[in-house]
Amino acid sequence: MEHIGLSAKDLSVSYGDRTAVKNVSLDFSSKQVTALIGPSGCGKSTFLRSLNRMNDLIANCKVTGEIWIRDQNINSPSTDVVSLRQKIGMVWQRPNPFHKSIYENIAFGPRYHGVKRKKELDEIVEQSLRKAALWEETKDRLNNSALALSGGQQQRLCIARSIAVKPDIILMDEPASALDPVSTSKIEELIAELKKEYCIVIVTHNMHQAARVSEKTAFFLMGEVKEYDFTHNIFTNPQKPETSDYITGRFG
Ligand SMILES: Nc1ncnc2c1ncn2[C@@H]1O[C@H](COP(=O)(O)OP(=O)(O)OP(=O)(O)O)[C@@H](O)[C@H]1O
Repeated sequence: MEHIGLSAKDLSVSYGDRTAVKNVSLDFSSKQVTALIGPSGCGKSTFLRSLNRMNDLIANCKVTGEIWIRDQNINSPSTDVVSLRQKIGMVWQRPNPFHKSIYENIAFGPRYHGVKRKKELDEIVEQSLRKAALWEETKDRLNNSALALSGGQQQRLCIARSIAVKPDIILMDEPASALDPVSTSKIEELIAELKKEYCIVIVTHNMHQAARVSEKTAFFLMGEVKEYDFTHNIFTNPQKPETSDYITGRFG
């Protein structure tokens, strides 16, 4: 049975008087990958950022509607956004490791959330790097700067960093678009592993990637969800002409 990890209901987002996302309702299942696709500027990233309240940081940005994780509407003003972002991690388009060692990049979050014992931190660092398929490449240089890693390794480090605080949901905004094909395929393999444990929502411009990594796909157009279905159906039997035009490359 599908278990819903995260649910958006009538979510709308505007920047000043300009609406970027209009009344979007989507359910995201646990242990599944959902891809958000659509042409540039259709609101995918804006929607994704709303899911862990990152739009709070943007002046003039107003979010209405509900976002449910279990029995909590995270869009309510009483939500503690720090613990929310522990539960809902974010991986950005460009890897953004802290200017610290590999070890400290991973230990930072758990330490912030109260883990003090060195042994426990060591375990979290190792487990997180293992889950992000980066342990073998880094175990002998944990104290080296994270900035000395390659772009692909840095992105896996950022994924390890989000895993370290034990999230339920991982949001990814074009996580492989700045990477070469080999690093991209490592990230895709990693996503396939991570979905066994987490609910993953990924924005991608790469239709092949959406088809490869996701179970469900939502097609966004001008701030609205035009179609949401199993990825296989979206790519082989889309119900809306706009979806068909987009996936066949007629626009976007
Ligand atoms: N910080 C911001 N301030 C004002 N307007 C914004 C901001 N971020 C996005 N927008 C506007 O909101 C609309 C949706 O942008 P968004 O980045 O969410 O789309 P997108 O589908 O993710 O695009 P892309 O695929 O190019 O990344 C666009 O018109 C964009 O110009």
